Amino acid sequence: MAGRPMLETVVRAAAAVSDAVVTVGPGGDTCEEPPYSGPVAGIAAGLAALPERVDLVVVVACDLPDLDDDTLHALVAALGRPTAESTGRPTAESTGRPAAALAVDAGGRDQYLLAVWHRPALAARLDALRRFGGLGGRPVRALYDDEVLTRVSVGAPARDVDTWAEVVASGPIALADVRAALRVGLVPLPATARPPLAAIGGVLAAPLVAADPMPREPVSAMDGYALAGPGPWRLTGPALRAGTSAPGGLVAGTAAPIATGALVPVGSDRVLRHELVEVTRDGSGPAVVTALPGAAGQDDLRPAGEDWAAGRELAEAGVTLDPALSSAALSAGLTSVMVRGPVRAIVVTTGDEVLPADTPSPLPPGRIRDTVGPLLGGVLARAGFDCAGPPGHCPDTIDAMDRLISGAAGTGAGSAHEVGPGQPTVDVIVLVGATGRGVADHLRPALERAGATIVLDGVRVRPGGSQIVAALPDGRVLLGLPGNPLAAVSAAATTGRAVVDSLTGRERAAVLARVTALDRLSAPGRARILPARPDGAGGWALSGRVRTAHLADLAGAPALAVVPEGAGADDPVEIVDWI
Ligand SMILES: Nc1nc2c(c(=O)[nH]1)N[C@H]1C(S)=C(S)[C@@H](COP(=O)(O)OP(=O)(O)OC[C@H]3O[C@@H](n4cnc5c(N)ncnc54)[C@H](O)[C@@H]3O)O[C@H]1N2
Ligand code: MOO
Repeated sequence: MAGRPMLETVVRAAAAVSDAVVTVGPGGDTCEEPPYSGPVAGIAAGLAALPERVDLVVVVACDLPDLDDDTLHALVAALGRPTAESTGRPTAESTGRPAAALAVDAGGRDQYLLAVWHRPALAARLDALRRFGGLGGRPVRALYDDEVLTRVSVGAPARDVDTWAEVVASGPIALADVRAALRVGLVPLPATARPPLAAIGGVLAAPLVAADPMPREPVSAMDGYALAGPGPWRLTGPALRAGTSAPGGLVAGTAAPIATGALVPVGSDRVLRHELVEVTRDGSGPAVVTALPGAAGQDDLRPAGEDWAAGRELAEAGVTLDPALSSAALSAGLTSVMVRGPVRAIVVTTGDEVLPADTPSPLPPGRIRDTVGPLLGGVLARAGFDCAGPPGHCPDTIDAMDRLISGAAGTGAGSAHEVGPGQPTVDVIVLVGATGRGVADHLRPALERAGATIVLDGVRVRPGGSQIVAALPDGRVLLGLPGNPLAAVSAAATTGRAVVDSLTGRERAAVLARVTALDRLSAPGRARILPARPDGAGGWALSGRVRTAHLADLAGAPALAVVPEGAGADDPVEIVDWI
């Protein structure tokens, strides 16, 4: 959340009130014993890991996306105040001094995993629980029963989220969380075995392992002479050509002309290109091949397996099968590879005002040409999609949207600028527009009627904030791009890539760059996507002001820069090619 993992938010807030912060759990600074044995065991492990000098212990869950320093300061301050505010039930052991300050959320509920404890009280409480039933599997509430507490209403910062569905339903998510939301909400495409050339654009579902060594047999790397034993060599025939099998053997002291790619004959232990030898003919005797001085240490024989042995892993799962890797798979003797994808997509525009791009002037009042649909195929291809056909169009009617979402309208499109029936099925429908909540926006209700699962509904980014991703009941995915052309391109290039990654398991390294004075371009509370142009000095120049209703501000900018929300001057930005 807020552009960073929730744990980071919580750790930042904790670090603002103490220099001793311990994260607990598998992968944390310490871990409950045994792992996953519950929050009370986790708190005990965290307490044991804290330095002795610590006398106030902040207990905080990792799933509080809105937690801030002020909330923790308020809890600490409340614990230091006299007992007048204490609302817990005094017990025989208690002296009336509160053991802990406990946060109360906006709904008036105790938030047991947001509290500040006096260390001795917490240690004593854990000891008591340890003696009576143990810590494992205990509800965290057990810590607080019978303690004198100071309750502090902290409101929104106590909100916790347990599932991505809760995160998504609670409002626009941070751009940095889009990948996680998609990973959780989208089911990867099935892996299929395909011939290497037909699989280009797919993502390896299993490592690519060579069936054959490269080269498969010893061959010549150059046009020249196959040689046997030490020279000079008596020239014998016939010439060895590529593509012929089982050449006869060469005996020591002889040479045979050989072409690039031809099998090296048995008995030959070296090949020299013709530039490195001299061929002399002495009267009527056989020609003699002599190595020139430059041939010392040279050998143009490619032994079998010189480049790789059979069984060598040429690429890991998650790598995109690009044309080069497809070719390498063929070199390695593979007749099929296991891939997910390519992810087939179709673009469908919406909006009754939108006419085909080639509509002649004059346009009727209020109508505009489609200035983005026909371009999105290229943007989506850059993002990793295989885009089928020209864009279709879905009229602004409830019925048309229902038919599109249910699959009744097909998902392909013809030049008629309408989604036609009987079109090939696709994996993803990329819809342009209708993501808002206006009078003509029928997408959300249609998704609801169809029983689609909303995977992402709004992202804290500008442009493109209203984007939607939904998993349709028939297995297709809907990627809803905001209608403003620049917003549509931005979301297609960024979220589009993330959709391909989630559906295919694609692993990609982000291209990161540093940009001068980034803090002047960043905004609090939401990420920005800005046109980026090469600055001629190896860096990128970003345009800070963009209008979203057209693509004019993107002209000459081959990339988009993703500026994280509240980015500092030196934070890296991700550079995404959009074209
Ligand atoms: N009350 C609010 N209204 C709007 C908000 C908001 O936050 N609150 N956000 C605005 C932004 S930003 C965008 S982006 C849009 C997203 O809404 P939709 O996805 O429903 O987009 P539409 O309303 O369908 O279209 C928006 C705009 O883009 C033009 N458009 C649509 N398709 C095309 C196309 N293929 N070629 C050219 N232009 C297109 C359309 O005519 C509209 O002018 O919502 C805002 N409203
Ligand atoms: O999605 Mo709109 O900007 O963000 O034009």
